[in-house]
Amino acid sequence: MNYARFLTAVSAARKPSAIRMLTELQQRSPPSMISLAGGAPNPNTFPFQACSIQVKNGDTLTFDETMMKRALQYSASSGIPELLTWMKNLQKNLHNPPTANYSAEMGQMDMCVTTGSQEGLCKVFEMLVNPGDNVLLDAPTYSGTLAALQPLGCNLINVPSDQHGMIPSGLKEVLSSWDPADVHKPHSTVPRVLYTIPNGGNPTGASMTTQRKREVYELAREYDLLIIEDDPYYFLQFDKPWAPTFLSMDVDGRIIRTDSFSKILSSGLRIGFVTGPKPLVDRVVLHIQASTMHTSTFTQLMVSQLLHGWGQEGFLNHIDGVIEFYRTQRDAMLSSADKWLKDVAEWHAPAAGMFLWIKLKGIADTQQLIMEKALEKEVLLVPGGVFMINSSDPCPYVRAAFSLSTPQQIDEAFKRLSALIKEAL
Ligand SMILES: Cc1ncc(COP(=O)(O)O)c(CNc2cc3ccccc3n(O)c2=O)c1O
Repeated sequence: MNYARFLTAVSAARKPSAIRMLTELQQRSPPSMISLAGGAPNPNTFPFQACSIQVKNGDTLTFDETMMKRALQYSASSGIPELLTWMKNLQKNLHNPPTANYSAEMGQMDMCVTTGSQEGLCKVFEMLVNPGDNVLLDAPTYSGTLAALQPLGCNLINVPSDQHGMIPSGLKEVLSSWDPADVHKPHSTVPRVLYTIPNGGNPTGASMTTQRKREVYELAREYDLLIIEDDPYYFLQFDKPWAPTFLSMDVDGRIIRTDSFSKILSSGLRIGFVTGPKPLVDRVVLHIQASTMHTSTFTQLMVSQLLHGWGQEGFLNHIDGVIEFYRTQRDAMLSSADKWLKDVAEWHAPAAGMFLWIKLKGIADTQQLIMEKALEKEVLLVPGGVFMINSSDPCPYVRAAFSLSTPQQIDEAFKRLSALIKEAL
């Protein structure tokens, strides 16, 4: 793969920070090294002594004085080694990426820690997307992605999708506007980037079938596209076996995957990961060096201690408990939807994630209904327009999350929504 063709001028211009390189050199050096280099503060001046964190399974995570000093100090921009190593082993175990054994220039699988997958997405978009670029995605899509992409001045092209995700024939139709032979010509307008949420899509709850992924991947090969696989709901797939990921089929090194611990360990700790070809992950790390420097060392160490205590088996056992919680929540929402909404709305049962995408019958656009009438009735949902490429386009959908409310609250909310819709009709 020629990765240079995908980089914006800004990303291509990024150079390693000399000071950050020294910090990382120092951290790899033996204790006999005396460094007068780093402008790091002396941890003996920090007011924090130690801490211990109770884990629900009875374990305790302990930061003694030495560990606390490390936790409160600067660390490597790509992420602390022990967390990165743990995640790389998990990715290899779950996805067996063909790129795991490639050379760096061939696109060897690499990773970095980001402050939530939101930071990863934002930095990946800023690495790849120039003003005027044609970018492919299946709308409706995550509003945070639109917020990161649209200010870049790109042209978002919608690829048709349904409850089973992006439709390959729709992608082929969109791409037929260009000749694959033009892909590598200077000033080519052929899209270079395709973004999708393959499991438990936000807002639609849609999950891509394996066959569709294979067909989309083959089209990406034909037109030399990078695929951004934004997959924070991968671990919230209710049924096994979990769907093979784009990363697992990436023979070319054209997948950039963002993972998140938000839906399974904590959203407030802000831990995400970018997995992709080393030449591209390196660019994201250079951007981290110049922006946040790194994700909180304390947070990374806390999560790393938890994961090393659990091991992959313990981690996946925890995930099984999370899945059962959201399955119960989903089933409660589907039951209440059947009870209150079946005459006035339609929906598909999600196989993953935490969202139900509800089409209100006879209502062209839900914006006003939700933002005014629903608030009066004291029920809050998200009007579908916020997930569309053009948010002013009328949208008859609303997004309902089944993550936080109790089944009883969900039932009452849908009872209120039902009354609201009937009044509006
Ligand atoms: C597809 C997709 N990709 C990336 C992210 C970012 O997750 P991160 O790893 O935590 O950074 C998300 C998070 N989605 C949401 C977040 C959120 C936060 C506060 C309040 C509301 C929120 N609503 O509604 C959301 O959908 C997502 O759905």
